[in-house]
Amino acid sequence: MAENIILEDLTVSFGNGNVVNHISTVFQSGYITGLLGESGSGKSVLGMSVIGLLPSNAKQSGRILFGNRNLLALTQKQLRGIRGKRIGLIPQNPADSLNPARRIGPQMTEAVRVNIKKKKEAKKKANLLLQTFGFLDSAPILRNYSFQLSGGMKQRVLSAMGLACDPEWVIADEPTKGLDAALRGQVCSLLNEISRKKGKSMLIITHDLMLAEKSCQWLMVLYQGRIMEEGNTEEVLHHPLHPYTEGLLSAQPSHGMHSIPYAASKKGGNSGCEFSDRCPKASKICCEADPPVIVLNGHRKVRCHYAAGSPASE
Ligand SMILES: Nc1ncnc2c1ncn2[C@@H]1O[C@H](COP(=O)(O)OP(=O)(O)OP(=O)(O)O)[C@@H](O)[C@H]1O
Ligand code: NI
Repeated sequence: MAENIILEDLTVSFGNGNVVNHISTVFQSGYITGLLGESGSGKSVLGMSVIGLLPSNAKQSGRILFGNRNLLALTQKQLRGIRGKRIGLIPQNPADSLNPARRIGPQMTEAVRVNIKKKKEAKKKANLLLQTFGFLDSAPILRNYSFQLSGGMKQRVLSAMGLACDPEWVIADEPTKGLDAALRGQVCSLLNEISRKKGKSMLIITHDLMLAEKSCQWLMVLYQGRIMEEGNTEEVLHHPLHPYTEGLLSAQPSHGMHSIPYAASKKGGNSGCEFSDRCPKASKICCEADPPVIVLNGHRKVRCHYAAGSPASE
């Protein structure tokens, strides 16, 4: 049975300030969870932390539980037994993730052969995977170098590689970035199909609200390394409860692109809500006290003093 990924007080820093700041949450198996948030909010760092791919200067604390193991306590060797095999990655930069000096074929077969040793079978599997990702005739693709492929093709090749070992979990970092509308639609349907037909659990990191709406069942909204709000996709996108989520949604082209105001100065110290200096609703308490996580209807979580009406102390 697929297992949940549970974050307990996960914190990541590169020296100055936490880019993932004391996050505790659960990524539910069997579902597609979306991570939303502005650029720099910590989405990729969170995803790479789960798959054990942060650079060595990253300081991590807390726990990432997967089954009966804490991924943060594993050795690199133990992590290699999980990465790709149980948790696959569809990386953010297709251009940087393929070796430009090698043809696609051997790179693809290598990814598959981690699990399938026989060369002939591995080739068959590579072909099948590429077909799943829309390459009806995979032979010419396998002979190509990455520079001969368009951005969308590279993204699809990497998506196929991410699934090479049939992992039960897939982390996809901006899988639709840089794609035109038609390809974005295609990637969206593919991810849905993989999750539904193959029963895969996924974490999708994205700015693409169309992808979030069409693919994710659950959404988490990140701001400065904290989860400000989480809930069912429909609830979060159509009835946001955190002022930051409201700002993020109204900044979309379809909503007239009203930008969230930038703070004149960064909030100093550790007290108060991270968003208070940009929040149109902020009052004294927001600048002074860390907001509690308020749970609504038994499942929806919001980190805002005003999530359930007025704060207790007012
Ligand atoms: N290797 C690193 N060394 C130092 N700082 C880093 C490193 N990687 C990320 N950061 C910092 O961590 C913060 C979060 O970065 P992250 O890439 O997770 O953002 P993101 O939400 O994924 O943004 P985007 O939507 O642009 O991909 C940023 O301030 C970034 O500068
Ligand atoms: Ni990112």
